[in-house]
Amino acid sequence: MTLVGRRLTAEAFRWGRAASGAVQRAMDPPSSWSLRVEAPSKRQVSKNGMHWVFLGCPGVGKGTYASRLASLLSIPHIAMGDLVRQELSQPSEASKKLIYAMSQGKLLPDQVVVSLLSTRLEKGALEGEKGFILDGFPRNTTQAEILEQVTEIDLVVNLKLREDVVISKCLGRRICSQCKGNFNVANIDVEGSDGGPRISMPPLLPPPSCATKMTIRADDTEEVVRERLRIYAEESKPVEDFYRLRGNLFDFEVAGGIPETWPRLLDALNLSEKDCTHQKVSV
Ligand SMILES: Nc1ncnc2c1ncn2[C@@H]1O[C@H](COP(=O)(O)OP(=O)(O)O)[C@@H](O)[C@H]1O
Repeated sequence: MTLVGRRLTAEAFRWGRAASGAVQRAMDPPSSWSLRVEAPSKRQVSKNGMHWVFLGCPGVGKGTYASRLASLLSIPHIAMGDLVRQELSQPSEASKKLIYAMSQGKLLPDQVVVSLLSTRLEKGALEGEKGFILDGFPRNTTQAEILEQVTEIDLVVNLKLREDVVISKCLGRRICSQCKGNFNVANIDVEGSDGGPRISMPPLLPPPSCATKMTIRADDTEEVVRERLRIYAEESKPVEDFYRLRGNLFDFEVAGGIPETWPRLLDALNLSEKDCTHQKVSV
């Protein structure tokens, strides 16, 4: 079935219906909503597993850190961009418009992404999956309201990085057409701004077996990256406030490459690679 022709699954339909009510409730927040951001260690994890969301602009490293954390915590990493690319990998007459929108850096319609995510979650539920780390969803407040109707989000990790560095990272991104591994040829080494420390991110080069199979995403050209950043600022930034208002937004500055950032992130989340258990992570 083509994407456009796809009937919304029952779940997605329920989400969509719930969303309209959520908009109303969002205008009238309950008094228990907290404006205070608590340390992650004080949080509760629902008995159905951890439900975490990664926010951050394109190229900030959501996929890299979300997938590492997911394997550390033995929970699925669900990347909305991957679901979309997979769905659109066999172009049809009906999906042409979506492929074009994506190549221009535009967001796809909420109905489309909700349907894809819903199908993915249903499949996971049937296979006994518990919890997730979501990356690339929600990207606007309507999507955040829909997600809120489906499950409680325990923690929202908001990755931040200077825009000039983000652009260099996006332009240096390479993907192996065979193993789908992500690499980066950008060699970033810039002075810190506002007296901050220097930012160094050495390239993440592919192994020889992938080196001849490197591809560049159609939306990683400078023009499209700038458009994606503009859309992020306009549509996705408000999602930060959505979660900040609910008290579960955790800001984290990415100021270096993976070798420095990964241990800092684990430390900030009270996680340890050695003895990582669900009990230890009381987020
Ligand atoms: N939640 C979403 N809502 C609408 N469109 C989305 C969503 N997630 C992904 N997409 C589409 O897929 C594209 C690629 O997403 P992704 O791989 O997450 O890229 P990035 O975070 O680097 O911009 C987006 O530019 C957009 O067209």
